[in-house]
Amino acid sequence: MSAETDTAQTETARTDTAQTDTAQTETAQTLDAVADPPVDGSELIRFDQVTKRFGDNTVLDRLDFSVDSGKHVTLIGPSGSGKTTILRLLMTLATPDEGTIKVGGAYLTHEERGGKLVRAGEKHVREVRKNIGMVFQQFNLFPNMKVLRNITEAPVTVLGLSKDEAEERARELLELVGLREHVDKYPGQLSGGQQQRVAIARALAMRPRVLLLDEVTSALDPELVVGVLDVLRDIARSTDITMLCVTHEMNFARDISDQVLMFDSGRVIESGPPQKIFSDPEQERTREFLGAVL
Ligand SMILES: Nc1ncnc2c1ncn2[C@@H]1O[C@H](COP(=O)(O)OP(=O)(O)OP(=O)(O)O)[C@@H](O)[C@H]1O
Repeated sequence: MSAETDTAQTETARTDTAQTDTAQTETAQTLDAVADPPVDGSELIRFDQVTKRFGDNTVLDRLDFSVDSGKHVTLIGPSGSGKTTILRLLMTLATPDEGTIKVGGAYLTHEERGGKLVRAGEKHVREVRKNIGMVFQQFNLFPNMKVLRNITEAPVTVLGLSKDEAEERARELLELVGLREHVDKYPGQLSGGQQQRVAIARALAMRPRVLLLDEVTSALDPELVVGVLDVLRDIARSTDITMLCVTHEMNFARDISDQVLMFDSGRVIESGPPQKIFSDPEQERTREFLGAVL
């Protein structure tokens, strides 16, 4: 666990990633400029018979699910049902005990060598993971770096962008998240909501094909939640980026999701469009869960 936690912190700091009501068209343009265009409708993420255990706790149990390119998918389910674990597996902050995960058609956990599927090496993992950005509950910004550098660091060191290119992209993204005037501040000089918007910009600066959002407003004071959710709503509405989202904000989930997956006991027990899941779920377990949170 500690190894995973350590990796998590380093990776979080390195790879985190996307805004306010500055014009929507600007959002679309900026993201067109920073994200690879998705191949419409193609499968971007696939979990195939994925099992994850922590000791004798089987958190994910032969889990199958997929997410198509450009879709916004929200994971819901009781506490401990494995939602965050799924995002952590995608970030390779944890590895599955069994099963395979594919991103953009390439195995994340494995690679093919000599016609055989073997555990992926670090270089392969790094390449596949470039497709993925994640925003965490705790913003995980580098406290000793100014906002601009927080955003440019990974594009320069991981993607090999020049400092000028990275800064141009960072400024566009800061405009997108409504923080242009805070470029020279340190994270500690910003509110939690502003820090989280920097973290969103930082994730997008890596041009991910998929943005993972893990309860990104849970650590915020209530009055700061709206600004962050508005930024994300705008990104969801006006761009083609794929989103996989864990949230307790059910109205937000209803607004942005194409599909909602309900988890229980390590499996998807029900899935469908938000209108169906939130108003007329088929499973008793889903009804109970929604009854408690809505
Ligand atoms: N590194 C770890 N070591 C041991 N157990 C872990 C670890 N990470 C997660 N777990 C356990 O795995 C289970 C699933 O955790 P996870 O955080 O994925 O659930 P969740 O559905 O996201 O819950 P919540 O809604 O409360 O955030 C929990 O029982 C948790 O205690």
